[in-house]
Amino acid sequence: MPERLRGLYAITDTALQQGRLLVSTEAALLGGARIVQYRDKSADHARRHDEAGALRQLCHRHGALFLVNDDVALAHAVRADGVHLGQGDATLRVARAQLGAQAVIGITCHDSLALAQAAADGGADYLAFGAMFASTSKPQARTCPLPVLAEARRRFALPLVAIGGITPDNAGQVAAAGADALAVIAALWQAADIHAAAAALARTYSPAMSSTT
Ligand SMILES: Cc1ncc(COP(=O)(O)OP(=O)(O)O)c(N)n1
Ligand SMILES: Cc1ncsc1CCOP(=O)(O)O
Ligand SMILES: [Mg+2]
Repeated sequence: MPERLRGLYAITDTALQQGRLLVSTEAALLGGARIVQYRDKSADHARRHDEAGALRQLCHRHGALFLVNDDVALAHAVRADGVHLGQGDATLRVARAQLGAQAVIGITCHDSLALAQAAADGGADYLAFGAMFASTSKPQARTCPLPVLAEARRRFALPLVAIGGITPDNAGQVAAAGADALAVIAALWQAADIHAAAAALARTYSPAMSSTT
């Protein structure tokens, strides 16, 4: 399993991180986040381009992977490490053609092993399952039972990312079911101490050394 797709996967939230996108993301990186996804649904292309470019630089300074949600063209424009695509976004084939063989392309599989098989067959670099628990960031998301994640672990050699309602309290059971990475929004950006929250989540994978100061 590639080490670069393991551990805490922080997903940005423009509203929750308002005005502090870089500072709060850096706190998560210092706490141990290894992957960052820029997720911004606005139509402000200039701001999105500037923020994504700045986050790429920040992530690379911290040795973390930088991915863009939804937008293949933006990922290409800012030379992101890759893109995360849902079932309603651009296809894996189109993204691969635009971003190249080295790009990391993750695919949302919800709670479906059939979607996961299709993504694996299509050359996805990781498979994302969730929502594992109720999510305030995406309340309408369908729940993925832990046994589905565990079955995916048995079937697929690809990295598995779990998302949705993940907190330091439930992270252990998600990792035990087979997740290689934990994708988190609210439990990071709503925490009183983002660095501490990131360290607590990252500790799920490396209990001995999860954070730098
Ligand atoms: C790591 C990860 N997993 C799942 C998602 C959800 O993607 P999608 O289904 O396209 O929904 P939106 O995030 O675009 O609302 C994700 N972003 N990241
Ligand atoms: C984008 C997305 N897809 C399924 S749940 C979710 C939101 C995850 O955010 P949180 O960690 O706050 O539940
Ligand atoms: Mg999407």
